[in-house]
Amino acid sequence: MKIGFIGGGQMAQAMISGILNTNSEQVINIHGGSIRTEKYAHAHGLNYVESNKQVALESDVVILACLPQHLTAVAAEIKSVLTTQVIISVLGGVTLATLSTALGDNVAISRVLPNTPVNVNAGTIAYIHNEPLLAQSESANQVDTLLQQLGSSYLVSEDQFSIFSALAGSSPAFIDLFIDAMAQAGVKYGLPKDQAIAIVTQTMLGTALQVQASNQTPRELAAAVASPGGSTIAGFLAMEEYGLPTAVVKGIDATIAKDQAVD
Ligand SMILES: NC(=O)C1=CN([C@@H]2O[C@H](COP(=O)(O)OP(=O)(O)OC[C@H]3O[C@@H](n4cnc5c(N)ncnc54)[C@H](OP(=O)(O)O)[C@@H]3O)[C@@H](O)[C@H]2O)C=CC1
Ligand SMILES: O=C(O)[C@@H]1CCC=N1
Repeated sequence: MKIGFIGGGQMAQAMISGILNTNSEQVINIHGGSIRTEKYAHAHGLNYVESNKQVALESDVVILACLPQHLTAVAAEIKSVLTTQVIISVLGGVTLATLSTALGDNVAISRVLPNTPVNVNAGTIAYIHNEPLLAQSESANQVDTLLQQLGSSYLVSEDQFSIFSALAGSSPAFIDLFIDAMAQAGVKYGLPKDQAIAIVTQTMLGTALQVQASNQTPRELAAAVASPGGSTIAGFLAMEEYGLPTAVVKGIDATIAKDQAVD
């Protein structure tokens, strides 16, 4: 299967890492908006081609990884050469209906919302295929297999994409913010920053595995950490008093509102 990327930014690079981790021989065609993508392609042994149209012509699966505001221009470039190619769009907030209008009603399209951990094949990925893609079961299976290589994929109805995008697509940024804040506290009390980050990150991995393996809720697991009269409950209540849970929900509200304003 020949894979092409339109756009070579953060998400394209994360997906390309994940794809090459699985199959280092995979040929990847790519074009971008500027010299940046060309330099990235050459540095990583990708096949940089002269135009988005050329990506579409030379690929079986074309991954739209530019920004939503580039869709109209990119669609105008590639529409005339779309025949049997499958389009995977990772454009945040852009619906299948908008993609079909831009690219053609009969084009096979999968709307996908990955997150940056796809670069270590640990992504959390939403997807939904349009009718033309569902009608080609072999192509749909190829897309499913590609996504499974990149992490855990979930078939999600389009009305749930915004909440999925906030909880999985954007949340690596929020989780990084939390890791950094914890590590800053470590620095405040004398730890080197890299050591503090390593401690917090390992704890986060362990806690996530524990939540996955347990039939207790996160609240119940937290209660098990907070010994009566101990240090944890003091810190826990201070975090609640300073608004951590409310801040998180407000952050998700803002993320969803912005995503829903895209299309
Ligand atoms: N970052 C993330 O975690 C996630 C991103 N997404 C989606 O991925 C898409 C890309 O986001 P992200 O990678 O963060 O953004 P970036 O700004 O990092 O990447 C955007 C890319 O678009 C390219 N581009 C600009 N104009 C054109 C054009 N006319 N033709 C082809 N390529 C063009 C740019 O090329 P150049 O650099 O050469 O100028 C750049 O590589 C967005 O639609 C976003 O919603 C979805 C889920 C998560
Ligand atoms: O910030 C964005 O718009 C994209 C969508 C989800 C994550 N990044």
